Amino acid sequence: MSCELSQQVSALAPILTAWRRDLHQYAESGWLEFRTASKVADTLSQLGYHLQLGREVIKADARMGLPPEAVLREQEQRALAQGAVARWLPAFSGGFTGIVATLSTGRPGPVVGFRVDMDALDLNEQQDDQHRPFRDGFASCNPGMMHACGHDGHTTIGIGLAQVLMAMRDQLCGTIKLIFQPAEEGTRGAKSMAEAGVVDDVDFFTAIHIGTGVPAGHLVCGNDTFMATTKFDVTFTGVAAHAGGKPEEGRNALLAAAQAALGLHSLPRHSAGASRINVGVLQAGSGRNVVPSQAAMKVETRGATNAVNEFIFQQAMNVVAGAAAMHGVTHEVTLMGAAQSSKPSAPWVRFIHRQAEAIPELVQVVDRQDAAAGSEDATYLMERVKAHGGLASYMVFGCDLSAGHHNERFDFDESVMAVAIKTLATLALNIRDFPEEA
Ligand SMILES: O=C(O)C[C@H](NC(=O)Cc1c[nH]c2ccccc12)C(=O)O
Repeated sequence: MSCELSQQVSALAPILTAWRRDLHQYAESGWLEFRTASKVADTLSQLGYHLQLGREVIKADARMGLPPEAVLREQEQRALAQGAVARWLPAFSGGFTGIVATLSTGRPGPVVGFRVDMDALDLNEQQDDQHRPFRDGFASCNPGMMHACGHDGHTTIGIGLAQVLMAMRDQLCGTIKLIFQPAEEGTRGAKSMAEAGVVDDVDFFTAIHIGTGVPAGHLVCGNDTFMATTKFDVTFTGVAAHAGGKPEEGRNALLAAAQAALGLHSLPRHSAGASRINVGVLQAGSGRNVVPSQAAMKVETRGATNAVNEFIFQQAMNVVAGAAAMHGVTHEVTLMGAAQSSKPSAPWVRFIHRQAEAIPELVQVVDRQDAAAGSEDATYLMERVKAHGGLASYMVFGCDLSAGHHNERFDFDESVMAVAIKTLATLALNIRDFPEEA
């Protein structure tokens, strides 16, 4: 690894921490990353990147799980009050919080694309002195929104990478595309960016994640265990009635939802691979002595392959319809998110592996790991890149965590950000060496 790169990244370290903590403190959930995106755009524009924003990089009707209009408006106002850079907000208004920053070197060479995500989780952050972000004053100030999956780190890595690559642009060839994606949680955002065509010209693509149980100093070059997933909301609508006087006139939506929840969790599995189902939210009823006429559930299915997930999802639809029929209520299903399974491209994984071995902080580099994974909508971008003849991967940078992902005590060792920037910058700087001699 070049001495210059090492110096560039070392000089950045304190700035990375400050960036990450600022993003952590003002955590914003999917499609509401107004402050975050405005700050990213402002910084990358000042660095000299060509920016494509909002509707240019997000296909409106391919967005999934968009919050209601009123929430979008209110959260944009809150972002402004919390220091969003006003001049960039119009591009993001209405839930178009995506950015593609391009650096064209003017020299021939491939297009290399890196994707980071920017959204927080729907979770309240732990408020006690055992939790570093609280102790050090950078815990989320936004109720119900917390960076508990490290996307504040991912966004910071994207900004740091942008700085380093711009500083070393004389040594690059081809084109660099930095993709800042909204709404990864709930797998809602990537499809809209894929369908807007943002990776259609990308020859080499990788998305990244930190943590996920991978030990500090370890790198997984081609994570291949992502489960296909479908996220959906169900509403049941019955008839309210006097629970004592005329219960027979009621149609009980609460019982339909409860029946459905139990039925969903007892679905048969599939011999072709792992599957999952989770009813994460169930809300029903309005009062003690009223037959409940309304119920709502938030559900997800997952499968090791697209086919397994599709099987579980179809079974789930039967269960929901059956439960509604049992109680004489109507039901409605709304798709809220989806992701595919996707396999990384072997030659690109090999190249990443070889390049990563030159990074001194990486003590162990592996192509893949056998671990129960979650899901990732970066798989839409990976599949789109591959469909256009490019190569795609998904890298995981191990690091120490204070608690598991999606936990209210989640925090990570910030030194992983510099390691990730060095590794990704090395890929961009050395891409002219692809493919290597064996
Ligand atoms: O389905 C979602 O909402 C996305 C969310 N995604 C993640 O948490 C990312 C993730 C989970 N496990 C791994 C393992 C490696 C990389 C990334 C991940 C999940 O699985 O709940």
